[in-house]
Amino acid sequence: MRYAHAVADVRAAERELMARLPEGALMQRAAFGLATVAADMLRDAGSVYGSRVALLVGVGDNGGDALYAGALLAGRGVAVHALLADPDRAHEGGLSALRDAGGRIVADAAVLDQADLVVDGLLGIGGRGGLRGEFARLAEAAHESGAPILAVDLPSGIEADTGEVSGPAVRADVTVTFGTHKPGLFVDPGASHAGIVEFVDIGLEFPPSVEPVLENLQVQDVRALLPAPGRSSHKYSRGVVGLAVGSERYPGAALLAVGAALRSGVGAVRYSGPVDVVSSYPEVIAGGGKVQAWVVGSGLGRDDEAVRRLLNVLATDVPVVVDADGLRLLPRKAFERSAPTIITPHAGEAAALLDVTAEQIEGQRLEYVRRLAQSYDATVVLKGPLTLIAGPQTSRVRVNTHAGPVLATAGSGDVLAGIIGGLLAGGLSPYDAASAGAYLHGATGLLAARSGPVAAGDLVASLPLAWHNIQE
Ligand SMILES: NC(=O)C1=CN([C@@H]2O[C@H](COP(=O)(O)OP(=O)(O)OC[C@H]3O[C@@H](n4cnc5c(N)ncnc54)[C@H](OP(=O)(O)O)[C@@H]3O)[C@@H](O)[C@H]2O)[C@@H](O)CC1
Ligand SMILES: [K+]
Repeated sequence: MRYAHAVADVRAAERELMARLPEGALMQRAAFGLATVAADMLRDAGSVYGSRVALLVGVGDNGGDALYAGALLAGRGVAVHALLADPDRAHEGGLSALRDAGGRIVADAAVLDQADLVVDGLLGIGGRGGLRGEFARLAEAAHESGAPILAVDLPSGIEADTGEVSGPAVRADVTVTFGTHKPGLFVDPGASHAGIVEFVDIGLEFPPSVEPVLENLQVQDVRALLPAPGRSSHKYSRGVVGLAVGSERYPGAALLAVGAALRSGVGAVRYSGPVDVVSSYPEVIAGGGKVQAWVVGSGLGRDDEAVRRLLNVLATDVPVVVDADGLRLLPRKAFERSAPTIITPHAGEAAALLDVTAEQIEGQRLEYVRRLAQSYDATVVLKGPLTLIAGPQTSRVRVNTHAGPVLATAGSGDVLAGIIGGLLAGGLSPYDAASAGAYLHGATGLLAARSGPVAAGDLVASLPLAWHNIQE
């Protein structure tokens, strides 16, 4: 598992560690990690010795990290030039270290045009709001130079705790983050400014009483969650999932969701609805009956019949996944259910559920995924390039980073709903089913994309191998 911690908790952990170390040791660790990544980038692009690096330096310790890393690079034969956002307030120790190593402090931003790499040390966890004044001008000049940008701790101008971006911000190719991930590196739009995130361990420790803001499941976490059939398993003990999805108008949603559910580790799949799924999937049991979880909504349409099918499912006492049209029809009072509910909105559906705009959701994803979980007393899967998962009983949010743009294809959501429903029926908690489901769905997309452009049916076809790869 990877974790992201709140800035206040990072500060506390930093104080605790600093008290046990010689002065400046923590910044040296950070600068060494930063210089190592910078040197790797320079080497990949040609060579370290003889290359040119420009530092953008703010007024806090983020700029200090950049200056000390610049000194280390200068010691390896790199021509290092530092541009200071406010020369009177730049980190003094860092400035002397850079000068002593042969680096130069310059005022002319033209050095950016010759740079092989720009290091963004304008703002770190002390930043508030978008970049202002000279900070914004330096960032803009760096973007215009076209040189690759390496951000220190986080791209300057993004909110570390939320990923919100309220003004000018650096768009980095790589970000080196220290001690723990910052939530803003995992949540869009901030995350989309970070590029590839490299983690440098500087020895920060968090006591068990400190809750991370975000959890990011790794393959071993998902492996531990996926149900594995034992010797004594039979089809009912492995779980039966029911699907009330698809309609005469949208039969494809039923085929995709059922296809995915059949490959989600369950013992059996029941289908309730007007679509002939049995011709394609003879394994399916047509009609209702006892199930351990329901999926409802995908391709349901929005007519009276759709409402009836939705309410029937919500009236059951088993966990339910509500997707797509089901979300558009969702009455809030239906959430006085005795069993858990999972909802799987994209930003537009989330906006309708909360009566706000999709832009508001996209701008404050962490805030709104939590608000949805509270308002609807449900586990929420807020879909997007970085899907967020929130539960009604936990303040920790999970984020899925194991995915790619191929998932943005028609029918992809039907597949996700089928997978999550299957995992729920297999006995996972709603929070685990939603997060492992998002990972598995992402894994099918990444796998299918190896063979070229991907349709949602390819996601279904790739599920068994994606599952197998996770269990290897
Ligand atoms: N914690 C750790 O474990 C370690 C931390 N380390 C490093 O320290 C970094 C944090 O350093 P930090 O606290 O000095 O804050 P930092 O972000 O450099 O500067 C903040 C200052 O900038 C200003 N300012 C704010 N917003 C602005 C805006 N929008 N536009 C323009 N200016 C703005 C504001 O000054 P103001 O002008 O408002 O007085 C504020 O005081 C951290 O990210 C990491 O890199 C590592 O070295 C070792 C381990
Ligand atoms: K930065």
